[in-house]
Amino acid sequence: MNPLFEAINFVENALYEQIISDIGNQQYSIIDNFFTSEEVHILRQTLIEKHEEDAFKKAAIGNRVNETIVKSIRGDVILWIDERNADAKECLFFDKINDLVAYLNRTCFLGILNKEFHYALYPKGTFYKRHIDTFQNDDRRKLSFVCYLNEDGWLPENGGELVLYLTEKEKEVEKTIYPFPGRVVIFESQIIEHEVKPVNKERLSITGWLKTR
Ligand SMILES: O=C(O)CCC(=O)C(=O)O
Ligand SMILES: [Fe+2]
Repeated sequence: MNPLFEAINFVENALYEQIISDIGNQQYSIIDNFFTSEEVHILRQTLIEKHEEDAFKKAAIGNRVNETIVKSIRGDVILWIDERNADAKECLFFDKINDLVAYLNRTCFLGILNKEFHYALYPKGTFYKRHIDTFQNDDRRKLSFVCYLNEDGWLPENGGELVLYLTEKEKEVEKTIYPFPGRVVIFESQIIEHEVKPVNKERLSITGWLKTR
């Protein structure tokens, strides 16, 4: 172990170190099995229950000050999660997120002081066109975080790939990521354009942002 880490009684976490080095090198990180299949199951059930309660509303483009619904751009329905009122199942989610955030703040000086998360459900036939996750009037989002809650055995032909548009040697390259259950994708909100390809089967996730304020 690095002697400096030892001196401040710090336990290095190999997974988090991988995430940090991925983001440093390529501006994104893909983590399979960040959530176990049991955790995915619990969170998926919670999402489905809330959806059935009709708590979701049509996802809006823009932030809460400036909301408009444009189905030609995105077709998912979302429900914001209030951490202060999180139930036991949602705490399972936030415990993992908060552990990661504490590590990032301790090791990377990212200054993540705030976060926001929502459930998202993409009905069959919907998509989210190419976009960037920061608003014109708000640049507090630093890292975007998506966690997929689909059922085991999700197939590539179900569609709904997340495509990141990256720049390599001054050329644009596409990185296609399948929304496999338990998989988490983290990327730089202010840099990486991305889109969700049309889904052929209902697609479930939690999406969020780690923010500076
Ligand atoms: O679900 C995904 O893979 C990405 C969603 C997204 O880009 C967003 O909600 O801003
Ligand atoms: Fe996005």
